[in-house]
Amino acid sequence: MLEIQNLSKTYKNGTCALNNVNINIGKGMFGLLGPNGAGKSTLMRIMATLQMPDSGFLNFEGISVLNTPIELQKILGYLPQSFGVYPKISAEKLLDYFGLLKGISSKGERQKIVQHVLELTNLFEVRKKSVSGYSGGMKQRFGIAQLLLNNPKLIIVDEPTAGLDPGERNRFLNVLREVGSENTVIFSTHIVDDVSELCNDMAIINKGEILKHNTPKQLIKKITNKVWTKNIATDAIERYQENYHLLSSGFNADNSMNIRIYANNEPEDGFVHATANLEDVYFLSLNPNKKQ
Ligand SMILES: Nc1ncnc2c1ncn2[C@@H]1O[C@H](COP(=O)(O)OP(=O)(O)OP(=O)(O)O)[C@@H](O)[C@H]1O
Repeated sequence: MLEIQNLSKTYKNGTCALNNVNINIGKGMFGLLGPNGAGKSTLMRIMATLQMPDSGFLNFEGISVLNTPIELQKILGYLPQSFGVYPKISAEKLLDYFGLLKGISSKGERQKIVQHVLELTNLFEVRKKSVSGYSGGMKQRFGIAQLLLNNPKLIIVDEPTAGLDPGERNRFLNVLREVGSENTVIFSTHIVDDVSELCNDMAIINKGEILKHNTPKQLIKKITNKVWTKNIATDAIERYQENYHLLSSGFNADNSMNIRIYANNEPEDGFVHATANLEDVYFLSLNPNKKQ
Protein backbone atom coordinates (compact mmCIF):
# COMPACT_ATOMS: atom_id res chain seq x y z
CA MET A 1 0.00 0.00 0.00
CA LEU A 2 1.26 3.48 -0.89
CA GLU A 3 -0.01 6.05 1.61
CA ILE A 4 0.09 9.70 0.68
CA GLN A 5 -0.80 12.32 3.28
CA ASN A 6 -1.14 16.10 3.12
CA LEU A 7 1.06 16.42 0.05
CA SER A 8 1.46 19.96 -1.28
CA LYS A 9 3.74 21.51 -3.86
CA THR A 10 3.86 25.10 -5.10
CA TYR A 11 6.44 25.99 -7.75
CA LYS A 12 8.66 29.08 -7.37
CA ASN A 13 6.53 31.00 -9.88
CA GLY A 14 3.53 30.62 -7.55
CA THR A 15 1.77 27.73 -9.40
CA CYS A 16 0.17 25.42 -6.89
CA ALA A 17 0.60 21.99 -8.53
CA LEU A 18 -0.58 19.89 -5.57
CA ASN A 19 -2.90 21.09 -2.84
CA ASN A 20 -3.07 18.82 0.21
CA VAL A 21 -3.33 15.48 -1.60
CA ASN A 22 -4.42 12.52 0.55
CA ILE A 23 -4.78 9.09 -1.02
CA ASN A 24 -4.01 5.41 -0.38
CA ILE A 25 -3.15 3.19 -3.32
CA GLY A 26 -3.18 -0.62 -3.04
CA LYS A 27 -1.96 -3.48 -5.25
CA GLY A 28 -3.06 -3.68 -8.88
CA MET A 29 -3.58 -1.11 -11.61
CA PHE A 30 -4.25 2.42 -10.40
CA GLY A 31 -5.14 5.13 -12.93
CA LEU A 32 -4.54 8.82 -12.22
CA LEU A 33 -6.78 10.67 -14.64
CA GLY A 34 -6.67 14.41 -15.20
CA PRO A 35 -6.45 17.12 -17.85
CA ASN A 36 -3.22 18.85 -18.90
CA GLY A 37 -1.68 20.78 -16.04
CA ALA A 38 -3.72 18.94 -13.37
CA GLY A 39 -0.64 18.00 -11.34
CA LYS A 40 -0.21 14.39 -12.48
CA SER A 41 3.48 14.57 -13.40
CA THR A 42 4.33 16.51 -10.24
CA LEU A 43 2.68 13.81 -8.14
CA MET A 44 4.36 11.02 -10.14
CA ARG A 45 7.80 12.64 -9.81
CA ILE A 46 7.38 13.06 -6.05
CA MET A 47 6.27 9.41 -5.72
CA ALA A 48 9.33 8.41 -7.77
CA THR A 49 11.67 10.33 -5.38
CA LEU A 50 12.73 12.76 -8.13
CA GLN A 51 11.17 15.85 -6.62
CA MET A 52 10.51 17.04 -3.06
CA PRO A 53 7.11 18.35 -1.98
CA ASP A 54 6.77 21.45 0.24
CA SER A 55 5.00 19.35 2.83
CA GLY A 56 3.47 15.94 3.26
CA PHE A 57 4.26 12.31 3.85
CA LEU A 58 4.57 9.24 1.62
CA ASN A 59 4.98 5.69 2.82
CA PHE A 60 5.25 2.51 0.72
CA GLU A 61 5.16 -0.75 2.67
CA GLY A 62 7.03 0.70 5.63
CA ILE A 63 9.48 2.77 3.57
CA SER A 64 9.37 6.52 4.09
CA VAL A 65 9.66 7.76 0.50
CA LEU A 66 10.91 11.23 1.46
CA ASN A 67 13.29 10.23 4.25
CA THR A 68 14.83 7.09 2.72
CA PRO A 69 14.50 7.52 -1.07
CA ILE A 70 17.32 5.05 -1.74
CA GLU A 71 15.32 2.28 -0.06
CA LEU A 72 12.37 3.00 -2.32
CA GLN A 73 14.54 3.22 -5.44
CA LYS A 74 15.58 -0.43 -4.90
CA ILE A 75 12.00 -1.59 -5.48
CA LEU A 76 10.83 1.19 -7.81
CA GLY A 77 10.33 1.17 -11.56
CA TYR A 78 9.68 4.57 -13.13
CA LEU A 79 8.89 5.51 -16.71
CA PRO A 80 8.91 9.29 -17.21
CA GLN A 81 6.60 11.13 -19.62
CA SER A 82 9.41 11.36 -22.14
CA PHE A 83 12.78 9.72 -22.09
CA GLY A 84 15.93 10.28 -24.10
CA VAL A 85 16.68 9.01 -27.57
CA TYR A 86 18.89 5.95 -27.34
CA PRO A 87 22.08 5.52 -29.31
CA LYS A 88 22.27 2.98 -32.15
CA ILE A 89 22.47 -0.06 -29.94
CA SER A 90 20.19 -3.10 -29.85
CA ALA A 91 17.49 -3.46 -27.21
CA GLU A 92 19.13 -6.61 -25.92
CA LYS A 93 22.53 -4.94 -25.45
CA LEU A 94 21.02 -1.82 -23.92
CA LEU A 95 19.00 -3.86 -21.43
CA ASP A 96 22.10 -5.83 -20.52
CA TYR A 97 23.89 -2.53 -19.86
CA PHE A 98 20.99 -1.17 -17.75
CA GLY A 99 20.97 -4.46 -15.85
CA LEU A 100 24.64 -3.95 -15.02
CA LEU A 101 23.92 -0.38 -13.86
CA LYS A 102 21.13 -1.70 -11.66
CA GLY A 103 23.63 -3.98 -9.94
CA ILE A 104 22.95 -7.36 -11.57
CA SER A 105 26.62 -8.32 -11.79
CA SER A 106 26.29 -11.95 -12.92
CA LYS A 107 26.26 -12.18 -16.74
CA GLY A 108 24.14 -15.33 -16.69
CA GLU A 109 21.57 -13.78 -14.38
CA ARG A 110 21.43 -10.67 -16.58
CA GLN A 111 20.87 -12.78 -19.70
CA LYS A 112 17.98 -14.57 -18.03
CA ILE A 113 16.23 -11.42 -16.80
CA VAL A 114 16.81 -9.57 -20.10
CA GLN A 115 15.21 -12.44 -22.02
CA HIS A 116 12.31 -12.48 -19.54
CA VAL A 117 11.54 -8.74 -19.82
CA LEU A 118 11.91 -8.85 -23.62
CA GLU A 119 9.35 -11.66 -23.78
CA LEU A 120 7.01 -9.92 -21.34
CA THR A 121 7.00 -6.73 -23.41
CA ASN A 122 6.71 -8.58 -26.75
CA LEU A 123 10.06 -7.28 -27.95
CA PHE A 124 11.93 -10.58 -28.09
CA GLU A 125 11.59 -10.88 -31.87
CA VAL A 126 13.07 -7.41 -32.38
CA ARG A 127 15.71 -7.64 -29.63
CA LYS A 128 18.61 -7.32 -32.10
CA LYS A 129 17.22 -4.11 -33.64
CA SER A 130 18.38 -0.69 -32.61
CA VAL A 131 16.07 1.01 -30.08
CA SER A 132 16.51 4.33 -31.88
CA GLY A 133 14.68 2.75 -34.86
CA TYR A 134 11.74 1.52 -32.77
CA SER A 135 8.24 2.94 -33.26
CA GLY A 136 6.70 5.06 -30.47
CA GLY A 137 4.82 2.08 -29.01
CA MET A 138 7.86 -0.18 -29.13
CA LYS A 139 9.92 2.50 -27.37
CA GLN A 140 7.30 2.73 -24.62
CA ARG A 141 7.34 -1.06 -24.24
CA PHE A 142 11.13 -0.89 -24.09
CA GLY A 143 10.68 1.68 -21.31
CA ILE A 144 8.65 -0.91 -19.40
CA ALA A 145 11.24 -3.63 -20.13
CA GLN A 146 14.04 -1.52 -18.62
CA LEU A 147 12.06 -0.64 -15.50
CA LEU A 148 11.25 -4.32 -14.89
CA LEU A 149 14.94 -5.30 -14.68
CA ASN A 150 15.15 -4.89 -10.89
CA ASN A 151 11.82 -6.69 -10.35
CA PRO A 152 10.09 -3.59 -8.88
CA LYS A 153 7.15 -3.74 -6.49
CA LEU A 154 6.05 -0.19 -7.20
CA ILE A 155 5.80 0.86 -10.84
CA ILE A 156 5.10 4.45 -11.83
CA VAL A 157 4.34 5.25 -15.46
CA ASP A 158 3.67 8.85 -16.49
CA GLU A 159 1.28 9.33 -19.46
CA PRO A 160 2.63 6.36 -21.42
CA THR A 161 -0.07 6.21 -24.10
CA ALA A 162 0.03 9.85 -25.24
CA GLY A 163 0.81 9.89 -28.95
CA LEU A 164 0.46 6.14 -29.56
CA ASP A 165 -1.74 4.91 -32.42
CA PRO A 166 -4.64 2.59 -31.42
CA GLY A 167 -2.78 -0.65 -32.23
CA GLU A 168 0.33 0.38 -30.33
CA ARG A 169 -1.77 1.68 -27.46
CA ASN A 170 -3.53 -1.70 -27.16
CA ARG A 171 -0.26 -3.61 -27.21
CA PHE A 172 1.15 -1.27 -24.57
CA LEU A 173 -1.91 -1.57 -22.30
CA ASN A 174 -1.77 -5.37 -22.57
CA VAL A 175 1.83 -5.34 -21.37
CA LEU A 176 0.92 -3.05 -18.48
CA ARG A 177 -2.04 -5.29 -17.59
CA GLU A 178 0.29 -8.27 -17.34
CA VAL A 179 2.75 -6.36 -15.16
CA GLY A 180 -0.02 -4.93 -12.96
CA SER A 181 -1.35 -8.30 -11.86
CA GLU A 182 1.66 -8.78 -9.57
CA ASN A 183 2.55 -5.26 -8.41
CA THR A 184 1.30 -1.80 -7.59
CA VAL A 185 1.21 0.04 -10.90
CA ILE A 186 0.34 3.73 -10.90
CA PHE A 187 -0.11 5.31 -14.26
CA SER A 188 -1.27 8.75 -15.24
CA THR A 189 -3.24 9.63 -18.32
CA HIS A 190 -5.65 12.17 -19.74
CA ILE A 191 -7.30 9.41 -21.81
CA VAL A 192 -10.46 8.17 -20.09
CA ASP A 193 -10.50 4.87 -22.02
CA ASP A 194 -7.03 3.96 -20.70
CA VAL A 195 -8.48 3.90 -17.21
CA SER A 196 -11.78 2.19 -18.02
CA GLU A 197 -10.00 -0.58 -19.95
CA LEU A 198 -7.28 -1.21 -17.42
CA CYS A 199 -7.73 -0.06 -13.85
CA ASN A 200 -9.27 -1.62 -10.76
CA ASP A 201 -8.79 1.64 -8.86
CA MET A 202 -8.60 5.25 -9.99
CA ALA A 203 -8.57 8.90 -9.01
CA ILE A 204 -9.49 12.04 -10.90
CA ILE A 205 -7.17 14.98 -10.29
CA ASN A 206 -7.55 18.62 -11.32
CA LYS A 207 -5.84 21.82 -10.22
CA GLY A 208 -3.73 19.84 -7.78
CA GLU A 209 -6.67 18.30 -5.94
CA ILE A 210 -8.04 14.75 -5.90
CA LEU A 211 -11.67 15.14 -6.93
CA LYS A 212 -12.72 11.48 -6.87
CA HIS A 213 -11.17 8.20 -5.74
CA ASN A 214 -12.94 4.87 -6.24
CA THR A 215 -13.21 1.94 -8.60
CA PRO A 216 -14.34 2.90 -12.12
CA LYS A 217 -17.41 0.69 -11.60
CA GLN A 218 -18.49 2.47 -8.40
CA LEU A 219 -17.95 5.91 -9.88
CA ILE A 220 -20.15 5.04 -12.84
CA LYS A 221 -22.77 3.47 -10.57
CA LYS A 222 -23.17 6.74 -8.67
CA ILE A 223 -24.42 8.56 -11.78
CA THR A 224 -26.48 5.73 -13.25
CA ASN A 225 -29.90 7.02 -14.39
CA LYS A 226 -28.67 10.62 -14.22
CA VAL A 227 -27.21 10.87 -17.70
CA TRP A 228 -29.59 11.83 -20.49
CA THR A 229 -29.03 12.07 -24.20
CA LYS A 230 -30.72 13.68 -27.19
CA ASN A 231 -29.98 14.56 -30.80
CA ILE A 232 -30.39 18.28 -31.40
CA ALA A 233 -29.92 20.81 -34.21
CA THR A 234 -26.45 22.33 -34.12
CA ASP A 235 -27.71 25.87 -33.58
CA ALA A 236 -29.61 24.82 -30.43
CA ILE A 237 -26.47 23.91 -28.50
CA GLU A 238 -26.16 27.27 -26.73
CA ARG A 239 -29.65 26.96 -25.28
CA TYR A 240 -28.79 23.56 -23.79
CA GLN A 241 -25.46 24.86 -22.51
CA GLU A 242 -27.26 27.76 -20.88
CA ASN A 243 -30.11 25.82 -19.30
CA TYR A 244 -28.73 22.39 -18.43
CA HIS A 245 -25.70 20.64 -17.02
CA LEU A 246 -24.13 19.68 -20.34
CA LEU A 247 -21.50 16.95 -19.94
CA SER A 248 -20.43 16.53 -23.56
CA SER A 249 -21.51 16.94 -27.15
CA GLY A 250 -20.51 15.48 -30.49
CA PHE A 251 -21.51 15.62 -34.13
CA ASN A 252 -23.59 12.93 -35.83
CA ALA A 253 -23.01 11.87 -39.45
CA ASP A 254 -25.98 14.01 -40.59
CA ASN A 255 -24.44 17.11 -38.93
CA SER A 256 -26.93 17.16 -36.06
CA MET A 257 -25.47 17.00 -32.57
CA ASN A 258 -25.68 14.43 -29.83
CA ILE A 259 -25.59 15.86 -26.34
CA ARG A 260 -25.26 14.26 -22.91
CA ILE A 261 -26.80 16.05 -19.94
CA TYR A 262 -26.53 15.37 -16.22
CA ALA A 263 -29.90 15.67 -14.45
CA ASN A 264 -31.95 13.88 -11.82
CA ASN A 265 -35.08 13.96 -13.97
CA GLU A 266 -35.77 14.06 -17.71
CA PRO A 267 -34.58 17.55 -18.74
CA GLU A 268 -37.30 18.01 -21.38
CA ASP A 269 -39.22 16.04 -24.01
CA GLY A 270 -37.13 13.93 -26.33
CA PHE A 271 -34.38 12.95 -23.91
CA VAL A 272 -33.66 9.30 -23.15
CA HIS A 273 -31.47 7.71 -20.49
CA ALA A 274 -27.91 7.13 -21.64
CA THR A 275 -25.76 4.34 -20.25
CA ALA A 276 -23.46 6.27 -17.92
CA ASN A 277 -19.77 5.85 -18.64
CA LEU A 278 -16.45 6.94 -17.18
CA GLU A 279 -16.22 9.93 -19.52
CA ASP A 280 -19.47 11.24 -17.98
CA VAL A 281 -17.94 10.80 -14.50
CA TYR A 282 -14.82 12.63 -15.64
CA PHE A 283 -16.62 15.62 -17.15
CA LEU A 284 -18.94 15.84 -14.16
CA SER A 285 -15.98 15.82 -11.77
CA LEU A 286 -14.26 18.63 -13.67
CA ASN A 287 -17.47 20.72 -13.79
CA PRO A 288 -19.56 19.71 -10.79
CA ASN A 289 -21.49 22.92 -10.27
CA LYS A 290 -23.18 23.60 -13.58
CA LYS A 291 -26.91 24.19 -13.72
CA GLN A 292 -29.05 21.05 -13.27
N1 LIG B 1 8.97 23.35 -13.05
C1 LIG B 1 7.83 24.03 -13.00
N2 LIG B 1 7.80 25.34 -12.71
C2 LIG B 1 6.63 26.02 -12.66
N3 LIG B 1 5.42 25.47 -12.89
C3 LIG B 1 5.38 24.15 -13.17
C4 LIG B 1 6.58 23.37 -13.26
N4 LIG B 1 6.22 22.08 -13.59
C5 LIG B 1 4.88 22.09 -13.69
N5 LIG B 1 4.38 23.33 -13.45
C6 LIG B 1 2.95 23.71 -13.43
O1 LIG B 1 2.33 22.96 -12.41
C7 LIG B 1 1.03 22.54 -12.83
C8 LIG B 1 0.96 21.03 -12.81
O2 LIG B 1 1.86 20.52 -13.80
P1 LIG B 1 2.08 18.96 -14.06
O3 LIG B 1 3.11 18.83 -15.13
O4 LIG B 1 2.33 18.29 -12.77
O5 LIG B 1 0.64 18.56 -14.62
P2 LIG B 1 0.19 17.34 -15.55
O6 LIG B 1 -1.16 16.94 -15.05
O7 LIG B 1 1.26 16.30 -15.57
O8 LIG B 1 0.06 18.01 -16.97
P3 LIG B 1 0.40 17.40 -18.43
O9 LIG B 1 -0.65 16.38 -18.71
O10 LIG B 1 0.28 18.62 -19.30
O11 LIG B 1 1.79 16.86 -18.36
C9 LIG B 1 0.82 23.13 -14.22
O12 LIG B 1 0.14 24.37 -14.07
C10 LIG B 1 2.23 23.37 -14.71
O13 LIG B 1 2.27 24.45 -15.64
